[in-house]
Amino acid sequence: MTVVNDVDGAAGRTGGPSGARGHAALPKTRVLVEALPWLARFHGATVVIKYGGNAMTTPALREAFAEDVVFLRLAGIRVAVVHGGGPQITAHLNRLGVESTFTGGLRVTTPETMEIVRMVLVGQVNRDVVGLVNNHGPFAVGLSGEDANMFTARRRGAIVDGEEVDIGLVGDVVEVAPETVNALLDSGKVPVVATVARGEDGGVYNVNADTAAASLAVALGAAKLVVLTDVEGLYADWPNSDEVISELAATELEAMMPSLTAGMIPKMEACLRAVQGGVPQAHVLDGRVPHAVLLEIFTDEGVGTLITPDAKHSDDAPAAPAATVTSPIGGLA
Ligand SMILES: Nc1ncnc2c1ncn2[C@@H]1O[C@H](COP(=O)(O)OP(=O)(O)O)[C@@H](O)[C@H]1O
Ligand SMILES: CC(=O)N[C@@H](CCC(=O)OP(=O)(O)O)C(=O)O
Repeated sequence: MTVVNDVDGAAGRTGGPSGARGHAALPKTRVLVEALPWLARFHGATVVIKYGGNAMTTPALREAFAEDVVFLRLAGIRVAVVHGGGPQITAHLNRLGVESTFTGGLRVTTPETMEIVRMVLVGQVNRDVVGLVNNHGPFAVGLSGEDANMFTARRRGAIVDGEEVDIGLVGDVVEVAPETVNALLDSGKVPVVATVARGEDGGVYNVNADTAAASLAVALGAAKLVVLTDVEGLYADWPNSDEVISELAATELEAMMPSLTAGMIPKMEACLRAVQGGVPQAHVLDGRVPHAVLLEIFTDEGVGTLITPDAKHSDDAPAAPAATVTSPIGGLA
């Protein structure tokens, strides 16, 4: 026999048994009902999540991320994860006494560094993310951009003061073969991708994970690119103010690009590439907030920074929205 807890005690006795028990669960039903339009919108759609190394810091955050991924998958979303691992690579290089620097947000990659990047991203971080997701069932399959030539890279430099500077074995994605990822998605799996790529010249290249995630999102025709990082979103005047830009269109972002620094350069380049390549939304979220992905996809909360393509200037399309700035607590400034 199953006994239902009489959570409302006396209220239940005085007000009748059914009414009091139902009230206790009401807030939960509101959350579920709020998710309904979002479930309808994204069911069957492809979402690419970029999981940044800075968003993997605590076990609780990693566990919440895995729960979000599995929730999306079970809600009928085709979800592919592209992970970073910058801090993990740096920690390993430090342990080995190998110095490492960043130029324009990209790691200067010598052949020795490249070996360690490949080892950490493919052999360590990729395995960790796959394991986290698979605590919930046989969903995740780990891949590197080298597998079945998923990503083909071309050596690229970094732009410093308008000049291109050589940074070694760093690649930009020039071609994506999405068939393997698509086959996994078709069979209900969650592809988890490390961003090492084969070069056009047959070499091995270090590809920034934001760049790779955007290229994959375009090739898959994704409905959304979600980028998890270690800040609330794109700050309007970083590091002087903590005002987050809640939404901006591609051309507005293009105009901001020369003023960006550090890891935001490849991240915003990637968001731009995604929306200009046909992905309707690229969303930068705070990966330090547990369940940031669920919050963004299934609730009406506007969090982080949303990048959208420029609106078409026709009679039936609205004009491109002006950049909107929110205060850290989310109210419109
Ligand atoms: N305008 C800006 N808004 C937010 N963060 C910025 C901005 N400009 C530079 N940054 C820096 O970019 C960092 C995010 O990039 P990165 O460290 O590469 O993250 P991830 O590991 O998630 O890819 C932030 O922690 C911040 O230090
Ligand atoms: C060229 C380049 O910078 N590659 C990155 C690849 C990992 C990455 O992008 O990790 P996050 O997303 O955690 O920053 C690196 O070597 O750190």
